[in-house]
Amino acid sequence: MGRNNKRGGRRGNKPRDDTYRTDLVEKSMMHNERFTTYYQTQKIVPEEEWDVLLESLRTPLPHDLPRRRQTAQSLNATVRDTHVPTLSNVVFEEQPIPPPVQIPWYPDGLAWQFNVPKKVLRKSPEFKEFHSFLVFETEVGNISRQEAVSMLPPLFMEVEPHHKRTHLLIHQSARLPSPALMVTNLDASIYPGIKIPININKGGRTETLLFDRILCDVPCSGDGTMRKNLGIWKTWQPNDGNGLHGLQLRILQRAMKMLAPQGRIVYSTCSLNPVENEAVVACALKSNPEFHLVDVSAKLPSLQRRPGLTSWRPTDKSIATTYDTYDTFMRTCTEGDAVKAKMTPGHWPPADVEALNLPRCIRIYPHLQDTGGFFVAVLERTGDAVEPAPSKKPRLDGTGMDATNVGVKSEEAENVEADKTEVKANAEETEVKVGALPKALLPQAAQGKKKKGEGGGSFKENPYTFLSPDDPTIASCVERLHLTAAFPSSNVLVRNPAGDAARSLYITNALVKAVIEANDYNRIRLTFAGTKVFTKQEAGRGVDAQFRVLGEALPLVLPYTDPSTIIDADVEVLRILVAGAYPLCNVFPEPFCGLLSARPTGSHIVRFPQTLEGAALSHDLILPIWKSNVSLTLMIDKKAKRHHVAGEGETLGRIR
Ligand SMILES: C[S@@+](CC[C@H](N)C(=O)[O-])C[C@H]1O[C@@H](n2cnc3c(N)ncnc32)[C@H](O)[C@@H]1O
Repeated sequence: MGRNNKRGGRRGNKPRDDTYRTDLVEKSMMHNERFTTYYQTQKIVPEEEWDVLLESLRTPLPHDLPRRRQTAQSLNATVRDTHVPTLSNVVFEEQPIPPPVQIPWYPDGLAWQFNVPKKVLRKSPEFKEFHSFLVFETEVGNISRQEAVSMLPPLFMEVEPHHKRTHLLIHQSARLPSPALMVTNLDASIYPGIKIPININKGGRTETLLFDRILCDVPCSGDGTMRKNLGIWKTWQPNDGNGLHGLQLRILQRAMKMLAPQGRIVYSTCSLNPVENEAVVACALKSNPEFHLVDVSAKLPSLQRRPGLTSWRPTDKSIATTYDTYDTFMRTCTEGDAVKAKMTPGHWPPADVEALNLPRCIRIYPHLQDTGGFFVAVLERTGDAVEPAPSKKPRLDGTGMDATNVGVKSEEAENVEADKTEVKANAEETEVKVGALPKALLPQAAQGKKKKGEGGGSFKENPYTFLSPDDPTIASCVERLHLTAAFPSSNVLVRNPAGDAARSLYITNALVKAVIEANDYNRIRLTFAGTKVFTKQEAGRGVDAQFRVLGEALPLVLPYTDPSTIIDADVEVLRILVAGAYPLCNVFPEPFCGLLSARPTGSHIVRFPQTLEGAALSHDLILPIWKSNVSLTLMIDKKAKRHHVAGEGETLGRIR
């Protein structure tokens, strides 16, 4: 939208359609005197750069697409070799439209950016096709649309294969299934100690779970997102950030307490305000002197950045004056006003600010690489860095099913600490604006009720019940799906009040199982754990209801599947399967038809080799099927089937 529109606007042309007109109206509203005065005073950029920064903030943000998973390379090749050439010479309403470009600092060139008006996406045939490709690949989980700078925090986490993958949220877990996933819904500033048996395979005495990596992507005023959140232009005022400083600090301090030795914290905001950024980091470092800021200047060398600030001057709502110290501020107002303004000494740079290495923080400004504004700080414990990881680290076998040990801390010490933090935080919380935090997440003091040691509130989730490994339902899944003896049957759980294997079976790794068994799931507000692998298929007449493996869980189940039980098929079989909902068993060509008739009714797995003639497959295609008495069904969702037929999907390949 931005560049084309800007060009049109400069030439004084009458806007051609509503899209353009809306942009122009919005631009005239992108002004806030308080914002300008405040940030010019903070000197976040040299004076001569200010106008460029401001102009960039007024320009709509490009679309950004990070890619993921194993298909990333082949998808990337498709964008680079097919779509970019097609989109390279597009002219729409006499204006050249630039093709997508790779984000220079994103590893392996796996993230792309493009900047076109919605109207072009809808009406230009070339972009329309590209758009449809993006929509489909997003739906099936191969790409995500995200603001470029929001991709930064995970890149600075340096997550290793043995770390827990807790950054995934529930809705993404369906797209990226992981048995190592746990989602808790808690106030991060008072995150409770999570108990973990010292020997997770045996149970017994517990200690407190410590985390290898913690991302504190904290609630913030969000003024770095003004390019897309236009409402902030109207409402911005310095107390937005002032009021969040306390909560941000408590979240970071709690993370410091929960970090394992050799661990790493990434603190990030999408705010430009030093009160929410450097001031929070400075306070946290001062209260936890065993931590330091990590120099990450060599990481992502193509990312243009500016160092963290070492001086800033907070102000209150009045904006007219900024104050060089807390004491100066206090002299100008009554104590009541100061409390109302939510100012503390920690809002100002500490006297020994130079000792904290704040320039190691990263400031991202919109005009540097056409992104949103962002802030990142990487923190570790001093002395941790060179220590090799203890041999206790969990072993992973590629499926994420096995995690044998984790960092721990004396249970008693940690619980006392967590309790203290909780009481203190609850006392303060009533004075703190908690941004977008849902009410159910508010500390209970703020909700007007306090039930110590329990999740309480509106938390209503079904329990997590692990089935006995010799449960008849699991035994039947193992038998019917031809799973090997190595399948971790003892890690299978169900989610219903009776604890019955009624509908869906989930699987976790050993660590997640140990956590669930050692903690009250209500207290830790456990919202989701593991990943769904099997679901009950109500079969037709004469066939017993049985469990089938879910398509998205196949990568987890395949390592435990007897390879000789996977049925090989050809392109004609694929064509029939995607064309009809319930093709009859006898319409399939040989040898598939014969192989199929030798199989019992129920869940099976079929493989279309990458070398399949008549299809463009980027890898072997392995899919779940369901055989009933008379017909066969491909167990993938309708959209995937439709795109497969239309030849738009990259994931499944295309039938020529
Ligand atoms: C910057 S966003 C994080 C976005 C997230 N990284 C993602 O990719 O979806 C901050 C989030 O913190 C949540 N939040 C606000 N107060 C919180 C608190 N006290 N504890 C935990 N989360 C909180 C907000 O609801 C918001 O979703």
